[in-house]
Amino acid sequence: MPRTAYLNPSGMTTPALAAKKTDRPIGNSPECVKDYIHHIKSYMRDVCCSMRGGMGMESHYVDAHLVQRKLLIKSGKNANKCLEKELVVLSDSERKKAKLDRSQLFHNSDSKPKQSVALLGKAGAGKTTFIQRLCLDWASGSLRQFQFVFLLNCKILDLTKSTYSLKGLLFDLSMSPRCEDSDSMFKHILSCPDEVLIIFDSFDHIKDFEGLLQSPAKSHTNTKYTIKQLFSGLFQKEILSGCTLLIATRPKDVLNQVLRKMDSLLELCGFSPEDIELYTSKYFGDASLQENALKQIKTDRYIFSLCSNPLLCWTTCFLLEHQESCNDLPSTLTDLYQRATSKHLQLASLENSSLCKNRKQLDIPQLCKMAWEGFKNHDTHVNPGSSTELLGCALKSGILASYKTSEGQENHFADLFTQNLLSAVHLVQSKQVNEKMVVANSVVHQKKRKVQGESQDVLQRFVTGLVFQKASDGVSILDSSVNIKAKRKAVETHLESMKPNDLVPARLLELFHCVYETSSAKFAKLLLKNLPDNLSFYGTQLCPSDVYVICHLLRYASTLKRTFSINLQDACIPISGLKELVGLKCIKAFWAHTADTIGLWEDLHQSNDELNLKSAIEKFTLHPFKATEGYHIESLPVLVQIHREKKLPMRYSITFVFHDYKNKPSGIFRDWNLSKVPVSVFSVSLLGVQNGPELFPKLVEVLPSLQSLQHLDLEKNQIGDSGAEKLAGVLHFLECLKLLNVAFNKFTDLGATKLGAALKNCTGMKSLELWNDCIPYGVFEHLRLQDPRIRSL
Ligand SMILES: Nc1ncnc2c1ncn2[C@@H]1O[C@H](COP(=O)(O)OP(=O)(O)OP(=O)(O)O)[C@@H](O)[C@H]1O
Repeated sequence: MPRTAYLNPSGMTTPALAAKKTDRPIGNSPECVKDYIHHIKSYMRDVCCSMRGGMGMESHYVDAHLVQRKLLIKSGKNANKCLEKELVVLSDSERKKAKLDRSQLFHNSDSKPKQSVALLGKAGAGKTTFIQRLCLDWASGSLRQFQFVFLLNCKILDLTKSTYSLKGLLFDLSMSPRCEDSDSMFKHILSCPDEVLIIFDSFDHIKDFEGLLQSPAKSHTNTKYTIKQLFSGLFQKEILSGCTLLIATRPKDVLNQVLRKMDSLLELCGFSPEDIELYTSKYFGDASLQENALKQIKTDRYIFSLCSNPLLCWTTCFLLEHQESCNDLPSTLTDLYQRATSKHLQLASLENSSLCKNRKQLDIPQLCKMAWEGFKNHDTHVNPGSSTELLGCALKSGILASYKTSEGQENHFADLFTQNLLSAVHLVQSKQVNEKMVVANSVVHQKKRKVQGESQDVLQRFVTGLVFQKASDGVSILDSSVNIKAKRKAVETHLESMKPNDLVPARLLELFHCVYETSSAKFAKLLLKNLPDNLSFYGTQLCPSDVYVICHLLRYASTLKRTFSINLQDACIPISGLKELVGLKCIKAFWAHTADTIGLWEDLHQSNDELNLKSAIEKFTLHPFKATEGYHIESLPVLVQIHREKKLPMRYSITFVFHDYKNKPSGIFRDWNLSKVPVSVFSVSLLGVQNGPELFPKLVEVLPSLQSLQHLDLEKNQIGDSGAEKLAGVLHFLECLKLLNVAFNKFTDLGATKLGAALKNCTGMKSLELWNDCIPYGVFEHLRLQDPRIRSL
């Protein structure tokens, strides 16, 4: 495989391509327009035809899938906080159904036009590659709805200056070849805005998002604006109204105000297990190498889980290609990246000894310092004043990538993982960095604000991994002559003082990762000792390597004789991951998306895994059942149906562990094959000032099947008269209902009277709390006199 240091997505250049960016005469005739389009296309075909490492797009690209995501409409003080929490949670099967491929990117499945599309994905998920592929599609004749495609790389845009016009943005800052008669071409573009696609790649590099949508550019003449104003003008249709915008970005909370207004949110899924195999076989052309590599990757479950991230898959293949075949695969992320980075540097120095002296003589600490300076400023850019020799070697190795900008050449760290590894090396071995600083950037911090999100998580893992690395661990990127004992001790003390009990789910996950990176049984046991009995990963999207790491560490539970319950609600966990976690002996109860739970049972049933099926049924719990989203309610009848029809699992009746109202455990059904036991939901709370109106009708439909329901809490759900009437119509089904609390809703005396009347048929009911401001006091008193079970509060 050819190793090419110069990469070319979104403006990365090879010298040959830079030379091609020539002036061409152009007039305003259709012929000239055609000519220019032809020119852009041929340029794009050249620029976008290869991926990092010199691999051909046509030959090595794996068709990555997208998942269409939707937002819950929320308002209120938390509305801006976290996009992940605002996205409608999809079960594994829903994710499969919501899959789209590239050709459907701008497809309108509903009537809403998709004029603004966001492509979301973590670092290395393949956003830039996907966009390159898209541009190649366009250049090769697809995406015919667009006459023009302009690709902008936010990494290299100068966001501080306010000297740009729309024309300048499209013709000078995008990666399109220069157009000599850009005035005429721009005029043409203004006449057909709906045939223009503008792509902003690496959108998260626009660091300062404050007021992004304020003061949009309003004129497409030569008025000068900042890039942010131009984006805002395009987005808010003040300029070039009708054009289509595509932004590719890592999810970032600060971006939510923009993302929330996009017509379409698409998530790049990364590699499926089949994609990993396909990619590996494409990477290793030779059949025997292919077979060997695949075998190694597939048998190492940690590495296989990492490979669901395309960048990490590429890194793994690169390492396998170059390391001695007898060597084991790396066992941590730190190990993977230090081996890969060392190898890149070593190969570059071998390839070009005049440019790069041998690795030992290269000023690696300087490179690490540059990485750290960049990290601190949320920047991938490398200081142009650095030594040419060092830059040359780092470029040659692929650690840095070169981009052509309007003002010359710029060098950037090629990816987040490499930059963060080098930053971590700087922190760990530089004498200028004290222990406090290392601790601040290692292991999770209880309260500290996470400014850099994903990037900070990766840095923490690397710092922790490097600090605890044993000298005998094989390849080390650290300089063995530097004594890091004091730093290690400081991180150790911090790790020992951690209180996992107090951590929110996302931070708990990070702690698991940091402990994993230490490769130390001592820290693993310490973590397990201090974990709360009820683990919650609620609302944290768990990728395959997250699941692997959690499972790996939970295995230490048996030596400590600990058991846990685990909340996997809204964790978007694939069935395979659910199976692994639920299968652990130390997990005694779990709560996950009901559709996925049923998917898991089906999977176990189909593979005749009766033992695990039995235990997966026993472990399933609804604890306590608080419905905040539609699917919480929608899933209930399915469970009821399974229970009634004994469809799945065939021989067992479902046994749920429910907890009663106000979280007090109300006993566990352990009665197998008791077909007469009704599905035992004891308590339902519909929590939702926002979602109540949407969820309530769904709940009313389900209620008749919840015959064991004892408490129903529908306070503050904006239930009006028609809602109260519907509820009154189903109350007689709920023979066990003791307490209905419908206070603070919106029904008037009409609804209250209907509910009061329905109470006559509910002999088991002890209390109906129905007071609200819309019921005249006289009517309320009258109802209360008629039936003393009616109470104000
Ligand atoms: N669909 C794919 N097929 C083959 N290889 C891929 C694919 N997607 C990504 N890769 C590999 O993964 C590497 C990283 O992908 P890419 O740079 O596109 O990620 P990204 O999401 O843009 O990351 P970042 O957020 O850090 O910019 C690519 O250089 C390529 O080697």
